[in-house]
Amino acid sequence: MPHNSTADLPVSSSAANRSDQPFDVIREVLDDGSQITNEEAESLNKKNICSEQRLKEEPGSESGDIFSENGEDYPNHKTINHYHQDKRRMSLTSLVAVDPPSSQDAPTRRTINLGHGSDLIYIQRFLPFQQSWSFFHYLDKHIPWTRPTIRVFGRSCLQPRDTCYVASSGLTPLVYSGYRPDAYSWDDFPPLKEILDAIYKALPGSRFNSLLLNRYKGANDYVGWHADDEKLYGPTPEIASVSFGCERDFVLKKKESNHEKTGDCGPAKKKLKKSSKEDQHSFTLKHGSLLVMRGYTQRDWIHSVPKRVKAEGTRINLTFRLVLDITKRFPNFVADQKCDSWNFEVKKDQKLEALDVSEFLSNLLQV
Ligand SMILES: O=C(O)CCC(=O)C(=O)O
Ligand SMILES: [Fe+2]
Repeated sequence: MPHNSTADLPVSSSAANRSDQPFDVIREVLDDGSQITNEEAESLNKKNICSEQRLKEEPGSESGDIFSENGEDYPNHKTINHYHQDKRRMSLTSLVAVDPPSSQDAPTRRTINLGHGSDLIYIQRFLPFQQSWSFFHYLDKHIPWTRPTIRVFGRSCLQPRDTCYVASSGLTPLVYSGYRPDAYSWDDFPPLKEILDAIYKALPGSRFNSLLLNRYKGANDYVGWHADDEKLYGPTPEIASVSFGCERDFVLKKKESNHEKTGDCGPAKKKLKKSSKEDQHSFTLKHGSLLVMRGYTQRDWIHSVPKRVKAEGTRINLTFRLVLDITKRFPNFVADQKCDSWNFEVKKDQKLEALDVSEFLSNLLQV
C-alpha cells in the first residue's frame, strides 16, 4: 500500500550488525529443501547464462568496460552451473548453497574521475553473492511492481521496465516523464533498510531518503538516455545504485548541447556527432554491486541501460536518492522540471529576499 504513515527512514538500524544473515522470509524459502519447479529452474538458469556469458554489444555502441576485473566473477558460478545440469531434481537450497566468500572476494572499490567535478565509485562485490540472491528473490516477490504509462517527448508509452518507489513521508513527490509514483514506506520492506545500512557503511556521511526500484524482465527491458537531474535532488545529487540478478551494461555519455535524445519511447533522432572515447563509458553492473554517481554527473552526463539480446534473465536495480526539502519552503520550484537552469530560476523568483537566498542555498548544499 502507498504510504502515508509517519514512519521515517532510519539512518541506521540493528540490521547493520547482521548483514550476513538473510532476513527471515528468505531463510524460510531457502531452507525448506523443497523441489524446485521447472519455472524456477528455468528462471535461475537464465540468470546464470546471463551472468556467465559476455554480453554482446549492440551495433553502434562503444565498449570499454572500465569496471570489470579481468572478466572474473564469483568463483561459485561453476557450482551453480553444475547444479543446473539436472535442474528437475535439484532443490532451491542446492542452487544457492554456494561456497562461502574467500578473502579473494573482498569488495574492491574503484573511483572513476569523469572530470569537471563528476565522479563515480564502483564496488563490484558490495554485497555477498548468496545474500544478494536472497535480496533478489525477496524483491522480485514482495515489491508491488508496476509498469506505468509515461510521456516522453509528447508521446505516451508503456515504461519499458517495472518500477516502484519508496520514500520517507512528507517529501516532495517525485514526478518524472509525467508520472508521479505513489511512495511506499520503508517499513513495508524491511530488507531495504538492510541494504541501506550497508550503503551507509560504505559511504559514511551520505544520506538517502528515497528509492526508485527498477525491474528489467529480460533483454527487451531497458532505460533510455536520461539524467536524474530533477530539481528535488539539487544540483549535485549523490545516487547509490545497487544491482541484483542478470548483469546489464550501464552506459554513460557526456551531454552535448545538441545531443540526440531517445528516452524511454525509442529513438527520436539520429546521432550527428560521434562521441570521443572520453565522452562515453560502458561497463557491466554485476550481481551484488554498488555504483555511486556523484558531483556534477547528473548535470554533465546522461546514462542508460540499453537493450541487450543476451540479457535474458531478470535484473533488479535500486537507486537510492536524497530529496531535498527546498520545494516545501519554496513552492515555486516544481519537482517535475529538470534543473538545467538553477541560477536562472533562483534569480527569476522575485519573492526571494536576501535571507531566503542564503537559506535556499544552504538547503541545496545540505547533506
Ligand atoms: O538500472 C540501472 O542501472 C539504472 C536505473 C536508472 O538510471 C534510474 O532509475 O534512474
Ligand atoms: Fe538514472
